[in-house]
Amino acid sequence: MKFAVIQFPGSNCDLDMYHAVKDVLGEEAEYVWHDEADLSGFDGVLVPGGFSFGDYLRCGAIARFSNIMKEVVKAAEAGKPVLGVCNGFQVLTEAGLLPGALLRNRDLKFMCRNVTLKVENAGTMFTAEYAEGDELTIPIAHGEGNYYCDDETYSKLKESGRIVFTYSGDNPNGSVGDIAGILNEKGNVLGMMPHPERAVEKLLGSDDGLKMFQSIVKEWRESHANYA
Ligand SMILES: NC(=O)CC[C@H](N)C(=O)O
Repeated sequence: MKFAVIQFPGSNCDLDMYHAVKDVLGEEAEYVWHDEADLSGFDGVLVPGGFSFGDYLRCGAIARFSNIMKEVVKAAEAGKPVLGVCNGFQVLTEAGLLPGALLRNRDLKFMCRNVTLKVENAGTMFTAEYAEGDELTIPIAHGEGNYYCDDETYSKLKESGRIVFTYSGDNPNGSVGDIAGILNEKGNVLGMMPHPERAVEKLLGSDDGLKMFQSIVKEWRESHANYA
């Protein structure tokens, strides 16, 4: 499986993302600069974290106008897996691929530490290798991770199993319904604030994020199997 790792000026989790899929998972990966205009050769798209365009205006608000975003939208429409982590999640909400918005953290501070995530839905292409209710240790590193959506959107997300991860016990940023990660309607675009790519080796303190990448690859292999 071949992944595109999108790079904006100010991205800083792109190398971690690349390392996770290329070195740890052993899949193909390539960096794609935000100005490029073609993702047709890729099977999956990873929008990593960081401070794209210096977080000016709002996190992700400028990045979403980058050339490559038209291609990211196309990839999403084609059903390819698209994963946005942290700033990537912010970019995907700004681009309208996911509902809601990421506001300043409740305590107005940048937070950088491990949190406990609960797997709310293990029936997605991103979480099939987990079990429902699994608790994962995954780091956060953000100033604007306070997920907000209106009541109607929240009910829709909840009823349709699109709340994939919640913060267990301790909600670090004030997110509505303790939301840490959500899915689009079709089920192929996931945005989450915590960083699974920084939790793929025991050496890093946790490898609880690895199953997310393994889930994506397994699902892709199964749907592209050629028994001819
Ligand atoms: N690590 C990140 O992607 C940070 C995202 C964004 N710059 C914020 O502070 O919220």
